[in-house]
Amino acid sequence: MRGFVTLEGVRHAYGGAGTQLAVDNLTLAIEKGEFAAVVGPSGCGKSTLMKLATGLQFPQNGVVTVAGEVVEKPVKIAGMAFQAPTLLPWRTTLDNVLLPLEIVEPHRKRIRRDRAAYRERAEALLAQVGLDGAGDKFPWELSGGMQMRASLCRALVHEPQLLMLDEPFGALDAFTREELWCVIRDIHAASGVTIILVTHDLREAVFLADRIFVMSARPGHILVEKQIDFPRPRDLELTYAAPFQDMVHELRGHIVEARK
Ligand SMILES: Nc1ncnc2c1ncn2[C@@H]1O[C@H](COP(=O)(O)OP(=O)(O)OP(=O)(O)O)[C@@H](O)[C@H]1O
Repeated sequence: MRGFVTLEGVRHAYGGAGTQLAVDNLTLAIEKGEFAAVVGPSGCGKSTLMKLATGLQFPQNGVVTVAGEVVEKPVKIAGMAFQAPTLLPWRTTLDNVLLPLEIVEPHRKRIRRDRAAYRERAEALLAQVGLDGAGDKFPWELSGGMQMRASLCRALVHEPQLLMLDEPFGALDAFTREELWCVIRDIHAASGVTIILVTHDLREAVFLADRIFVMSARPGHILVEKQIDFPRPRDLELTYAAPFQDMVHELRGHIVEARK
């Protein structure tokens, strides 16, 4: 199977063989540079897909590959951001962004010597997401939206080839969420990073993704795959256009079916 991220015939149960399956016969392939979104009913295995693709869980059956290699340990070329920004309260925003570099090789070896260059990179990322000058602030001095921006910088600081976003904007108000859609859109356009986004928000999926995968109810597998051909760069105005709303409506229908 070809693709930058592939799952082929994947079966997984958290309790091991003989326990209830989380995903079964889960098969999909995501191309390099693609922006993929995964939607589906609650508990269908979306987060499990993310854990399998990043080597935080391993399948009982089937194969997962990233960048042509079978996933057998945590995937170093991936960055991740979740619904809770989970910034460390005793570190400044900048030091939170630098954290992965203190853990992930080859940066870990270099960070002491090259700290100034790494700081510069982190500051450039903060500026890119609209947080210039906020590096010295502590997380509790930032709004929820600002914390999520910082968490995105932390996911990107080691220049991952794959960015995994699991409900990253779920806890934010509608306006902040839409601002962050634009931040992610611009990061994707500028860096060409491959992105997999898990979301409950179908407008978010249609606005951001090149392709949307709809999962079945548990045990999850892919029911429908939709190519989203709205031209880029996409503007928020698009979300009010009839073809956009038709697509959201169609996806909603698939999820209603999947829940049955
Ligand atoms: N650590 C775990 N131990 C046991 N079961 C788990 C564990 N994590 C998830 N599950 C179960 O596996 C199934 C899939 O979970 P997963 O979190 O992947 O679903 P999801 O689609 O991301 O859910 P949601 O949309 O509610 O966030 C769920 O039914 C869940 O209860």
